[in-house]
Amino acid sequence: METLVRATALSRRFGRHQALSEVELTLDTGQVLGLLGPNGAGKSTCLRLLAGVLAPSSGRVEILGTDLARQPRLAKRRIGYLPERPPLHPELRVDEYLRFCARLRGIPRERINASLDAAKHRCGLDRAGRQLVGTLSKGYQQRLGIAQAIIHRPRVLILDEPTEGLDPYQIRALRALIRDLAHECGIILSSHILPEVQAVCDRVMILHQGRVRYDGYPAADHNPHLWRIRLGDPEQGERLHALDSLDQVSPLAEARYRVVLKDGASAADLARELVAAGVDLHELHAERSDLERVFFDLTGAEEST
Ligand SMILES: Nc1ncnc2c1ncn2[C@@H]1O[C@H](COP(=O)(O)OP(=O)(O)OP(=O)(O)O)[C@@H](O)[C@H]1O
Repeated sequence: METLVRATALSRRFGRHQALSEVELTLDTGQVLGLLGPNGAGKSTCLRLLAGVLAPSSGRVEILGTDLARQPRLAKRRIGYLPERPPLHPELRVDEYLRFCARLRGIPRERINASLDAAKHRCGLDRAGRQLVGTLSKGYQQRLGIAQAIIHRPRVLILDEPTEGLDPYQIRALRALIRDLAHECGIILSSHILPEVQAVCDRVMILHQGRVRYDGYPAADHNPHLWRIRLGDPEQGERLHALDSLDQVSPLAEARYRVVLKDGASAADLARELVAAGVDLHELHAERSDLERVFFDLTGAEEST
């Protein structure tokens, strides 16, 4: 696997405000990395540093081994960037706008038409070429923002809140596009919505107050043995200790228990045993992953248990 992006001790201050502190980050080929965090966490700042549109106060970024500060032109050729507010020109037609972007990117004149067609095709804009940018729906404007970011076929695609403001259908379409683009480039995207990054990313970093608080693989950190139970009657909690399917029982507040299944036991076995034991079961659900716990702790949305 090839390392596309490597950020080392990346920090940025604005005056006295430390927006980003000592961030370490790598992105490998085929990966979709999600930067997750509440408003003001430092996501956009981090993405701007990685895209080379903002200089770090300290630390460095390498794009396929090229130092972004020392050889910015070479490094930036490999990067496509969709900022939080895409620089679209409403008075231009889609083709005019993309042609303009292609020229800015230094694509040779004879390759511009082919680059335009390829980017439009990837983003489902084949038939939108003559439409005025200002008349596109928000979802199509976002597709156009991505089309301008991939027009020069970058190896690294950086997307700042790509699904922000879209309706659920547009979000679904954009997620499919992002997954599809991941066959060709590594992708880093930001979001402040947990299910969003869970749906589309295979690796997640949580930023909070400019620092990395979690860096992991959401699919891998879910422990299938860990379950959460809520009983109707707290007096019945003792009966849990006698169940064959359970290895450990940890009481939480308000008749809630965190339980660990024995190897080989399933949640269905546990449910059957609970019913057979005459327990008044109100809830049985998979325990949150580390990712979910860190996120809910940071955003204050975790239940009181
Ligand atoms: N150009 C700037 N000048 C001064 N402060 C800035 C500047 N850009 C960002 N900040 C501050 O740095 C911090 C991080 O901002 P950033 O935009 O990176 O957060 P974010 O996680 O992207 O938030 P959001 O989800 O709201 O976009 C915030 O406190 C913000 O006010």
